[in-house]
Amino acid sequence: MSSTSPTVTELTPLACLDPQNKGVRIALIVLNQPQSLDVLAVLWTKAAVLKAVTDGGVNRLYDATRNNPESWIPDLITGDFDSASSENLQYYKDKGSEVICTPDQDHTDFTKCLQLVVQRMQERNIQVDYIVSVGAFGGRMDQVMANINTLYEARSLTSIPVILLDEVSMAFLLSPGKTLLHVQTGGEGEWCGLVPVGGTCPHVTTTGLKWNLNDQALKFGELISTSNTFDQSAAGLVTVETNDPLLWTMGVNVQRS
Ligand SMILES: Cc1ncc(C[n+]2csc(CCOP(=O)(O)OP(=O)(O)O)c2C)c(N)n1
Ligand SMILES: O=c1ccn([C@@H]2O[C@H](COP(=O)(O)O)[C@@H](O)[C@H]2O)c(=O)[nH]1
Repeated sequence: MSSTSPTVTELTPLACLDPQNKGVRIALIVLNQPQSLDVLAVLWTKAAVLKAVTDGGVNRLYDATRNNPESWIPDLITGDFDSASSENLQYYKDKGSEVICTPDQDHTDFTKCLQLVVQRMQERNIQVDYIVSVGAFGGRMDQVMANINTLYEARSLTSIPVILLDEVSMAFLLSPGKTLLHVQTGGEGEWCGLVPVGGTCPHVTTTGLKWNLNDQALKFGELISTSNTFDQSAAGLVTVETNDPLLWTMGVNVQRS
């Protein structure tokens, strides 16, 4: 993340999926949903400097990489361990993964894993541009909502943007202020959306979209911006100004190298 001026945050949300990685560094968190080897391969081998897996994510990682699991050993495995198979946990432990039990039942395994990832980065002085969690959509609706809630919780844990990702979609939380998004890595799908999931966003202004907003309110039950798309004349640049945190989401097209 960099800033073009004190008030504009500049981000390339899908820089981490570019097979020609241009120096982007991420911390990766694998969640308990089926994993795409294409997505994992780009993130794991080209961008991830810290790799974490939470609970049943170990089964998903093992399944996705079963032809060559020894090349996919995470740095950190966390969770309350009601989903990870003991064989898979033992496999990664034997190969050197740090395994930490997080039994607290007031936060999800994802939130607790994120806390530990942030802690490890601070302890080891690891700098990353993004924290990317894969397997964040699909599966249980309560878990999808909890994953989005983790984005809100993350605001008090780290200033590093936290991205939810799968093979089809990505989402992250825009902070109050103005954000300049680069959406021309080649990995973006056609659709995008601005979803005021955490509460009404009374003042939203955008550029670079087909359906722009001009100091308008986004509110469930009234207006939310879904099935939006990019203005092709905007050179892959989108700006969003909001006074309140606002969920940005867009399609993903995995590029194979
Ligand atoms: C008000 C309230 N509702 C629900 C819960 C229950 N709860 C919230 S987070 C959490 C842990 C979830 O763990 P995770 O491994 O992420 O999900 P699981 O697959 O076990 O459902 C639990 C049990 C709670 N503590 N408080
Ligand atoms: O349907 C689902 C199930 C899980 N997740 C995410 O994975 C972690 C770990 O899940 P466990 O069930 O504890 O193995 C969970 O905290 C969620 O973030 C999901 O997104 N959808």
